[in-house]
Amino acid sequence: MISALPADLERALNAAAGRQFSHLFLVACGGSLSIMMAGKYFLDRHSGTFACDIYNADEFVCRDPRRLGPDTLVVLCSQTGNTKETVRAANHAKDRGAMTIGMTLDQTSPLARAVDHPIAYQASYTTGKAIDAAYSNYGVLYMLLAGLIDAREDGGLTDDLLISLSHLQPAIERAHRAYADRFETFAARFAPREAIYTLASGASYGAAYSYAICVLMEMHWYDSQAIHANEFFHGPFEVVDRDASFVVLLGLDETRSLSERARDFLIKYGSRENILVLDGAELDLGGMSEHIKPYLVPLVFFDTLWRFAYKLAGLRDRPMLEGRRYMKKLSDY
Ligand SMILES: N[C@@H]1[C@@H](O)[C@H](O)[C@@H](COP(=O)(O)O)O[C@@H]1O
Repeated sequence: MISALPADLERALNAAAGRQFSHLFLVACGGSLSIMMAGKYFLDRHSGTFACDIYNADEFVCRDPRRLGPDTLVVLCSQTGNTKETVRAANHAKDRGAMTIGMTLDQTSPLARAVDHPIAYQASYTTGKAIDAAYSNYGVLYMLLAGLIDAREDGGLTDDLLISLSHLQPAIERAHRAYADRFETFAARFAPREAIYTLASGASYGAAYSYAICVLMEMHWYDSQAIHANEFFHGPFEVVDRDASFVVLLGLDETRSLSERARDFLIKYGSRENILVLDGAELDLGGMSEHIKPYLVPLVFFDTLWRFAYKLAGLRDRPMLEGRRYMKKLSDY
């Protein structure tokens, strides 16, 4: 059972407690940006004393929100700690007098050196090392946000979160087993397709965003997009026909009905065999607190979908991480 926050995170929280910040900015790029979307959902639901915005790192620098200043806190995330836009955003925030916290795997990286308070987390996607998902990017971000909220509102969020995170990794392992046959079947159907869309809402939208742009596009070169479950009805649903392929993430948060409506439309006007539905309600999340479950479901979705991506890769003869043409191959862009 996890009973305490990691020491580096605790130090950052103590430093934040000494600053009466009025606003929080969550800043990153790509997959690291996607976790901020879930973080904002968590904050929107629980924080009554400060609000937050999320920004792509370069947009943050160029837009330069007028509110950014000494009474703001900026949380950045970069897995490698090398993403130049994110490092630039950290420096920009510091120039404006904001307090900065940077989440990264590498505590010697440019991001770790640029921020006031670096915080470590674990990742298996890029390192291949097995981890406890409690200490993944999502897990550590939620710990940080719960700590920030509890420091002002004493909602007991951190205790509930830590108990729930203790049960996350076993829930992920169970989900892998539960989805194995479904993924086998859908991988064979989706592998030859040109386009796959991923649809979600609320706390799960970030997982859909990351899956669409960082996995299906970046690793597989599919035509792909994350579609918000209600925005779906404001344009994208015109692509639906019997051949259209969709991944639908049905979360457990307050926006679930939005995704259910889109799923029902897809099943009615598309073809059920091309709609891969992952439903938080079918997961065994034993041990987790009811009100924390909705925030942890996206981690289960993303972890299991990552395995689905490898199944597709096997059938499509794609090398996943090593198959990029531009990222980490070119530097002059
Ligand atoms: N597809 C990758 C993402 O997976 C990664 O998150 C992002 C930023 O990288 P980093 O997290 O190292 O800053 O770059 C790309 O978008």
